[in-house]
Amino acid sequence: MTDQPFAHVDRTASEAAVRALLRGLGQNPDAPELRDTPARVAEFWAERLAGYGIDLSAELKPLPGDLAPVPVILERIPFVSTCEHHLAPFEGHATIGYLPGAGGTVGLSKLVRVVQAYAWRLQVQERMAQQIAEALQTYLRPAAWGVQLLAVHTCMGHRGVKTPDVPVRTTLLGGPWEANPPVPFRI
Ligand SMILES: Nc1nc2c(ncn2[C@@H]2O[C@H](COP(=O)(O)OP(=O)(O)OP(=O)(O)O)[C@@H](O)[C@H]2O)c(=O)[nH]1
Ligand SMILES: [Zn+2]
Repeated sequence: MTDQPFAHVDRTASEAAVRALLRGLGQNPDAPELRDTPARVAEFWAERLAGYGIDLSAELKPLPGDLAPVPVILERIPFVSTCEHHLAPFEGHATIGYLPGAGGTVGLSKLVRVVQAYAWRLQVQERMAQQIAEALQTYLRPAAWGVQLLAVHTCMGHRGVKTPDVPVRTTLLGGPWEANPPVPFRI
């Protein structure tokens, strides 16, 4: 991660906006129980959008040594993200993997960081999957790759159609895995 993952965030402006929102909702932001809320909410959003500050080029360096090009698949990495339409959470699991190619093999934790770099932004599920797939292709230059997100969107459960717990699956595959996906990517 970069030293300053929240460098893009203006805390003062965020806190002022939360105060204004509370007022707009008929609340008194100066009431004792709400006095610290704008700062807490600003902190929450800075964490929630920390992905904009993650530099994947620094993370996705190949491991040294002579590793055989064995397929690597991480199954069901938990993630939380934020729907850009309603600022509502969507959360679920990402299964991502690759068959090492020109970019070699990276550490397992780096694949989790790829998921976090795009989950911790304002998103739609399809774009998040696409961005993870592009990062795998750019940095790993793999012989084959796969990304599958399975998530539940609170903007569908808590408002609007009020239909909770609908899993949404997004699958992107490349190289020989497109025609013949490994088991974790099969529906
Ligand atoms: N494809 C896609 N749609 C999403 C995602 N997250 C939220 N949406 C949808 O984006 C749409 C936004 O639709 P709008 O009509 O602009 O907003 P809305 O009036 O609040 O829509 P309703 O949710 O139907 O009340 C909704 O249908 C959401 O369910 C996502 O990750 N991918
Ligand atoms: Zn939404």
